[in-house]
Amino acid sequence: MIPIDLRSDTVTRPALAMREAMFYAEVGDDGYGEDPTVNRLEQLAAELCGKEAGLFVSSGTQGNQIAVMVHAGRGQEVICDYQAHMFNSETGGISALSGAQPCPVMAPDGKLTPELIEPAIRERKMNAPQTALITVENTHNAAGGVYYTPAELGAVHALAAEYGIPVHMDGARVANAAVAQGLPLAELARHADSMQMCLSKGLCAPVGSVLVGSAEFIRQARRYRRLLGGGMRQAGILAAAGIVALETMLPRLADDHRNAGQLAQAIATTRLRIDLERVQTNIVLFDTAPLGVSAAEFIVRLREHGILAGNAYGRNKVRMVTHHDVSAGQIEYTISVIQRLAGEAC
Ligand SMILES: Cc1ncc(COP(=O)(O)O)c(CN[C@H](C(=O)O)[C@H](C)O)c1O
Repeated sequence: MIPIDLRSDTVTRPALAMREAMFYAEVGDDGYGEDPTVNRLEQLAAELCGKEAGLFVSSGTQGNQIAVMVHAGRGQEVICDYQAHMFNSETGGISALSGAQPCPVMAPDGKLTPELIEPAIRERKMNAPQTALITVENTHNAAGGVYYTPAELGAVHALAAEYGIPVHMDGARVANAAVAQGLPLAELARHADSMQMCLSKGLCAPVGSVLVGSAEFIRQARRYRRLLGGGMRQAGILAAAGIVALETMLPRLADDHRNAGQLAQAIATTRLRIDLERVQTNIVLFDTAPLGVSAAEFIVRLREHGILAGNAYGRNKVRMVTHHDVSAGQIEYTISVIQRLAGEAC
């Protein structure tokens, strides 16, 4: 039996239309800027996000870390929230690649606000690191997929502008944030100087992200991608799937959000602990402590029933992520299993 894989939306397989587009993709040498499909993807992403230019990158991590390399360097600091993916799950890239240091800020629901950021902005003193970048994560993974509204982003961007500091958005799931709010991508991207957007998560492309920003930012980002060995050749074969993702796969994210909401509502009827207000998109986090079992134990029991879930955020926290390859019927089955396991646990 093929398991119901709720570990992450990174497991999505390319849609048939993507495979067809990949097969017929017109290609060239992207090293010379001559791959027409890569160029079209980068232009499409920039247009959708209301930015001057875009760069096709191999992953969300590569996009985020290239942005840091452009914005920040040695003796400088990158403000992020303490649960940020860029701080916790990118292999120490801020320090390792840019020589900058992260400045993690305690943000209870993962979302930074001007009140939380301003005290972390360094005074310009000879012996102090210089704040070079402020990052926001939208939606926020470890906080359970919560999104920033345009007003919340605008407040952060306005404060950053007062200090002349750029804002980078880790928009791995910005498409989810936009669809959940019924907004165009540009309405969120406008409050960031640079943004990385994953094509390979809920949007189902097999590989990659797009980094968007000013023409000058992307010119520098392209150089750092090459420095990292990220220059590609006939990458139009991969970019073709990204074009299909951007052109066709955003509206259906609402299905994932509906499935996540149904799952969360059902979990709330059990003894498992869940914060329903945080279930705003396709991520469902719940706590197994009330059952007296660890997340790891609960995940083993789920696996015995053909369901895969994730455990990356503490001893008792289970993460489930809905996506294109999990149907409503599979969600109903998952609910029945969770209710049974929660009922059985001592
Ligand atoms: C907010 C955010 N920003 C960046 C990334 C990195 O994207 P990739 O490097 O995996 O393409 C991720 C991936 N997140 C993955 C997941 O959620 O399963 C794993 C944890 O890395 C992310 O959640």
